[in-house]
Amino acid sequence: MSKPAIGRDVHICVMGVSGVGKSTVGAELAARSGRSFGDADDLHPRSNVEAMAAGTPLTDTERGPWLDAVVAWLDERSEDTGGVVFACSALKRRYRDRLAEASAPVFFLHLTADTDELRRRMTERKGHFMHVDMLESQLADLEPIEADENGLEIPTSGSVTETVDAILARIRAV
Ligand SMILES: Nc1ncnc2c1ncn2[C@@H]1O[C@H](COP(=O)(O)OP(=O)(O)O)[C@@H](O)[C@H]1O
Ligand SMILES: O=C(O)[C@H](O)[C@@H](O)[C@H](O)[C@H](O)COP(=O)(O)O
Repeated sequence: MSKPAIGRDVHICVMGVSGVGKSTVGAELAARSGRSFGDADDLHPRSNVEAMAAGTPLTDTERGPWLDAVVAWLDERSEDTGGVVFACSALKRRYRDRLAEASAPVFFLHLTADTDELRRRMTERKGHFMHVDMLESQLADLEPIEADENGLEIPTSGSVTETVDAILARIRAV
Protein backbone atom coordinates (compact mmCIF):
# COMPACT_ATOMS: atom_id res chain seq x y z
CA MET A 1 0.00 0.00 0.00
CA SER A 2 1.42 3.39 -0.93
CA LYS A 3 1.99 5.88 1.86
CA PRO A 4 -0.38 8.84 1.95
CA ALA A 5 1.55 12.02 1.21
CA ILE A 6 0.74 14.78 3.67
CA GLY A 7 1.60 18.05 1.93
CA ARG A 8 2.73 21.24 3.69
CA ASP A 9 -0.77 22.64 3.50
CA VAL A 10 -2.40 19.63 5.25
CA HIS A 11 -3.20 19.68 8.98
CA ILE A 12 -2.50 16.50 10.97
CA CYS A 13 -5.03 15.82 13.73
CA VAL A 14 -3.81 13.44 16.45
CA MET A 15 -7.08 12.11 17.88
CA GLY A 16 -8.38 9.64 20.44
CA VAL A 17 -9.67 9.44 24.00
CA SER A 18 -8.26 11.33 26.95
CA GLY A 19 -4.88 10.04 28.10
CA VAL A 20 -4.02 8.06 24.97
CA GLY A 21 -1.08 10.38 24.29
CA LYS A 22 -2.36 12.90 21.73
CA SER A 23 -0.42 15.83 23.20
CA THR A 24 2.77 13.89 23.90
CA VAL A 25 2.88 12.08 20.55
CA GLY A 26 1.61 15.15 18.66
CA ALA A 27 4.36 17.41 20.03
CA GLU A 28 7.08 14.92 19.06
CA LEU A 29 5.54 14.36 15.63
CA ALA A 30 5.41 18.12 15.06
CA ALA A 31 9.05 18.54 16.05
CA ARG A 32 10.19 15.68 13.85
CA SER A 33 8.12 16.74 10.84
CA GLY A 34 9.04 20.42 11.06
CA ARG A 35 5.53 21.66 11.82
CA SER A 36 4.08 23.71 14.61
CA PHE A 37 1.97 22.03 17.27
CA GLY A 38 -1.25 23.10 18.95
CA ASP A 39 -3.60 21.52 21.48
CA ALA A 40 -7.32 21.85 20.87
CA ASP A 41 -7.85 21.40 24.63
CA ASP A 42 -6.64 24.98 25.02
CA LEU A 43 -9.66 26.13 23.00
CA HIS A 44 -12.37 24.59 25.18
CA PRO A 45 -14.57 27.27 26.75
CA ARG A 46 -14.02 27.54 30.49
CA SER A 47 -17.49 26.04 31.10
CA ASN A 48 -16.47 22.86 29.23
CA VAL A 49 -13.27 22.52 31.26
CA GLU A 50 -15.21 23.08 34.49
CA ALA A 51 -17.74 20.40 33.51
CA MET A 52 -15.04 17.85 32.66
CA ALA A 53 -13.06 18.67 35.80
CA ALA A 54 -16.24 18.08 37.83
CA GLY A 55 -16.66 14.67 36.17
CA THR A 56 -19.47 15.56 33.75
CA PRO A 57 -18.95 14.32 30.18
CA LEU A 58 -19.49 16.91 27.45
CA THR A 59 -22.51 16.73 25.15
CA ASP A 60 -22.62 17.32 21.40
CA THR A 61 -24.09 20.76 22.14
CA GLU A 62 -21.16 21.68 24.37
CA ARG A 63 -18.61 20.41 21.88
CA GLY A 64 -20.14 22.38 18.97
CA PRO A 65 -18.70 25.85 19.76
CA TRP A 66 -15.39 24.26 20.71
CA LEU A 67 -15.10 22.55 17.31
CA ASP A 68 -16.03 25.86 15.63
CA ALA A 69 -13.16 27.51 17.53
CA VAL A 70 -10.77 24.74 16.49
CA VAL A 71 -11.69 25.21 12.81
CA ALA A 72 -11.23 28.99 13.12
CA TRP A 73 -7.84 28.42 14.74
CA LEU A 74 -6.78 26.00 11.98
CA ASP A 75 -7.82 28.51 9.32
CA GLU A 76 -5.68 31.23 10.93
CA ARG A 77 -2.72 28.84 11.13
CA SER A 78 -3.09 27.87 7.45
CA GLU A 79 -2.58 31.48 6.49
CA ASP A 80 0.42 31.93 8.82
CA THR A 81 2.37 28.68 8.72
CA GLY A 82 0.58 26.13 6.55
CA GLY A 83 -0.38 22.73 7.97
CA VAL A 84 0.07 22.09 11.69
CA VAL A 85 -0.02 19.05 13.95
CA PHE A 86 -2.82 19.40 16.49
CA ALA A 87 -4.12 17.23 19.32
CA CYS A 88 -7.91 17.00 19.40
CA SER A 89 -10.01 14.16 20.79
CA ALA A 90 -12.41 14.31 17.76
CA LEU A 91 -14.21 11.33 19.25
CA LYS A 92 -17.17 11.14 16.88
CA ARG A 93 -17.35 10.93 13.12
CA ARG A 94 -19.49 14.05 12.97
CA TYR A 95 -16.84 16.01 14.92
CA ARG A 96 -14.20 14.93 12.42
CA ASP A 97 -16.50 15.89 9.56
CA ARG A 98 -16.78 19.35 11.14
CA LEU A 99 -12.98 19.64 11.45
CA ALA A 100 -12.68 18.55 7.82
CA GLU A 101 -14.59 21.72 6.89
CA ALA A 102 -11.42 23.72 7.63
CA SER A 103 -10.07 25.55 4.61
CA ALA A 104 -7.07 23.19 4.34
CA PRO A 105 -7.37 19.38 4.34
CA VAL A 106 -7.12 17.50 7.66
CA PHE A 107 -5.48 14.08 8.00
CA PHE A 108 -6.47 12.11 11.13
CA LEU A 109 -4.21 9.83 13.18
CA HIS A 110 -6.38 7.87 15.61
CA LEU A 111 -4.19 6.78 18.53
CA THR A 112 -5.35 3.65 20.35
CA ALA A 113 -4.35 1.76 23.51
CA ASP A 114 -6.07 -0.90 25.58
CA THR A 115 -8.27 0.21 28.45
CA ASP A 116 -5.90 -0.85 31.24
CA GLU A 117 -3.07 1.09 29.63
CA LEU A 118 -5.31 4.15 29.16
CA ARG A 119 -6.26 3.98 32.82
CA ARG A 120 -2.59 3.72 33.78
CA ARG A 121 -1.61 6.72 31.64
CA MET A 122 -4.43 8.86 33.01
CA THR A 123 -3.69 7.89 36.60
CA GLU A 124 0.01 8.61 36.31
CA ARG A 125 -0.45 11.93 34.47
CA LYS A 126 -0.13 14.70 37.04
CA GLY A 127 -1.80 18.11 37.20
CA HIS A 128 -4.45 17.46 34.53
CA PHE A 129 -8.11 18.37 35.06
CA MET A 130 -9.37 15.15 33.46
CA HIS A 131 -9.97 12.44 36.07
CA VAL A 132 -9.61 8.76 35.21
CA ASP A 133 -13.33 8.26 35.97
CA MET A 134 -14.05 10.07 32.69
CA LEU A 135 -12.46 7.29 30.67
CA GLU A 136 -15.64 5.22 30.45
CA SER A 137 -17.64 8.06 28.87
CA GLN A 138 -14.77 8.90 26.53
CA LEU A 139 -14.73 5.28 25.29
CA ALA A 140 -18.53 5.26 25.01
CA ASP A 141 -18.43 8.35 22.78
CA LEU A 142 -15.52 7.15 20.66
CA GLU A 143 -16.34 6.29 17.07
CA PRO A 144 -13.12 4.82 15.65
CA ILE A 145 -11.81 6.22 12.41
CA GLU A 146 -13.54 4.62 9.44
CA ALA A 147 -12.14 3.31 6.17
CA ASP A 148 -13.61 6.13 4.08
CA GLU A 149 -12.07 8.86 6.27
CA ASN A 150 -8.83 10.67 5.50
CA GLY A 151 -6.72 9.01 8.18
CA LEU A 152 -5.19 5.99 9.88
CA GLU A 153 -5.41 4.12 13.18
CA ILE A 154 -2.13 4.01 15.10
CA PRO A 155 -1.62 1.64 18.08
CA THR A 156 0.50 3.14 20.87
CA SER A 157 1.75 0.07 22.74
CA GLY A 158 5.40 1.11 22.22
CA SER A 159 7.18 4.17 23.56
CA VAL A 160 6.24 7.67 22.40
CA THR A 161 9.23 7.70 20.04
CA GLU A 162 8.26 4.29 18.65
CA THR A 163 4.74 5.56 18.00
CA VAL A 164 6.12 8.58 16.12
CA ASP A 165 8.46 6.25 14.19
CA ALA A 166 5.43 4.12 13.27
CA ILE A 167 3.51 7.20 12.11
CA LEU A 168 6.40 8.42 9.98
CA ALA A 169 6.72 4.93 8.48
CA ARG A 170 3.07 5.01 7.43
CA ILE A 171 2.76 8.54 6.07
CA ARG A 172 5.02 10.72 3.99
CA ALA A 173 4.96 14.10 5.75
CA VAL A 174 6.40 16.32 3.03
N1 LIG B 1 3.54 5.05 24.70
C1 LIG B 1 3.00 6.18 25.14
N2 LIG B 1 2.44 7.01 24.26
C2 LIG B 1 1.88 8.16 24.69
N3 LIG B 1 1.84 8.56 25.98
C3 LIG B 1 2.40 7.76 26.89
C4 LIG B 1 2.98 6.55 26.51
N4 LIG B 1 3.41 5.95 27.63
C5 LIG B 1 3.12 6.77 28.64
N5 LIG B 1 2.52 7.87 28.21
C6 LIG B 1 2.09 8.94 29.08
O1 LIG B 1 0.67 9.01 29.01
C7 LIG B 1 0.26 10.37 29.18
C8 LIG B 1 -0.55 10.77 27.98
O2 LIG B 1 -0.99 12.07 28.20
P1 LIG B 1 -1.32 13.10 27.05
O3 LIG B 1 -0.24 13.14 26.03
O4 LIG B 1 -1.71 14.37 27.75
O5 LIG B 1 -2.62 12.40 26.41
P2 LIG B 1 -3.87 13.10 25.73
O6 LIG B 1 -3.38 14.37 25.10
O7 LIG B 1 -4.34 12.09 24.73
O8 LIG B 1 -4.88 13.31 26.81
C9 LIG B 1 1.50 11.22 29.32
O9 LIG B 1 1.78 11.41 30.69
C10 LIG B 1 2.57 10.34 28.67
O10 LIG B 1 3.87 10.58 29.16
O1 LIG C 1 -14.44 16.13 23.74
C1 LIG C 1 -14.05 15.85 24.87
O2 LIG C 1 -14.65 15.13 25.67
C2 LIG C 1 -12.72 16.41 25.30
O3 LIG C 1 -12.05 17.04 24.26
C3 LIG C 1 -11.89 15.30 25.83
O4 LIG C 1 -11.84 14.24 24.87
C4 LIG C 1 -10.48 15.68 26.19
O5 LIG C 1 -9.90 14.49 26.54
C5 LIG C 1 -10.39 16.68 27.29
O6 LIG C 1 -10.46 17.92 26.72
C6 LIG C 1 -9.17 16.51 28.14
O7 LIG C 1 -8.00 16.62 27.41
P1 LIG C 1 -6.98 15.41 27.17
O8 LIG C 1 -7.47 14.69 25.95
O9 LIG C 1 -5.67 16.08 26.95
O10 LIG C 1 -7.05 14.54 28.36
